[in-house]
Amino acid sequence: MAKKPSKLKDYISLTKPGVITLLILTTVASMYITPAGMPPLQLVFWTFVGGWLMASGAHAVNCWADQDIDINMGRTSRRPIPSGRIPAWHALVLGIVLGALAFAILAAFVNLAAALLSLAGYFYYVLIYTRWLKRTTPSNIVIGGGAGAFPPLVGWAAATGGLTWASLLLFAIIFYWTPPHFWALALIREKDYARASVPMLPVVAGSGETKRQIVLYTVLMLLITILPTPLRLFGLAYLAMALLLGAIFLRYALLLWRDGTVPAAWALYKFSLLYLALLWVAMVLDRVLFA
Ligand code: HEM
Ligand SMILES: CC(C)=CCC/C(C)=C/CC/C(C)=C/COP(=O)(O)OP(=O)(O)O
Repeated sequence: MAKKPSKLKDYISLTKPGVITLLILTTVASMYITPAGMPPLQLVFWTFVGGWLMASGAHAVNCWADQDIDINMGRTSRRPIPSGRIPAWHALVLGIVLGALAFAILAAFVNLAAALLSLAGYFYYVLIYTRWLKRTTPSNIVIGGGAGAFPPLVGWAAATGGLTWASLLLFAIIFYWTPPHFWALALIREKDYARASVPMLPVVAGSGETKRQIVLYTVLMLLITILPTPLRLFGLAYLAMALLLGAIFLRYALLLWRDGTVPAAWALYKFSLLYLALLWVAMVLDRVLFA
């Protein structure tokens, strides 16, 4: 029999720390590529803490709001709430407290713009994606994916006090990245979503259409990742990395479209995570080494 996780581990798992690691990487890395130059370490520290807590709070509320869905899916049924180890209202209270604490930290030690943008990401995820779109439309991921695109805006605003067209380009990259990232996993977990009556694209439109749309969004994402260089945000080193990473991403998407196997979907899902991390690393390297 599997060992029961400790209470602390259970509470931490409500906040989905794996996902937050990548959200925070895009937040902090975005602080290093603004016209303001190198951010002070103290500012990076507080943005990291505030951003981490805000995303933790959002995920905890998501675990409370999705308890009826999570209990019906194999992937999520062993989480602390569906398995009865933590009362659902604990997740709600934890999520609200963490969100409020994060807002206070960002407003006090970073700036109001970063605090408000982070709070907007929290509400976008909790209300627009989780409570509304996830349960009602197969476009849930496309529109709801906007939530996950807020972290670079938070980082940019933390470093500069506001937003520019360049920060919106960073938003757009994650916006177009999200559908291939998630639909690869949704293809593998299609039966789970059907059982829980969640209208994910593979359930509603079938796997063929989902694979076609994965390729479409991958191409759009690749095109958008090229734009920063002609728009003089980054140089040729970034462009070379963006093209290389984008070509690998597209190859995985095309292989999935052609073969349609579960291993092909896993490969795309896993590479999507590495891709986003490396793309933001490429942005920072381009700025720091080649500016
Ligand atoms: C609405 C948009 C998104 C949806 C619906 C989504 C959905 C998912 C799902 C269902 C998983 C599997 C989690 C699990 O097995 O417990 C996952 C994993 C992951 N996602 Fe996303 N995702 C989205 C956006 C993002 C964004 C914007 C990021 C980061 C920038 C991200 C980073 C990750 C990471 C790092 C994992 C692996 C987590 C782990 O293995 O611990 N996701 N995503
Ligand atoms: C600035 C800021 C705080 C932004 C918030 C961004 C945020 C929390 C994005 C999370 C995206 C995500 C992992 C969605 C999965 O939800 P799901 O309910 O489909 O996944 P599940 O089935 O694994 O629960």
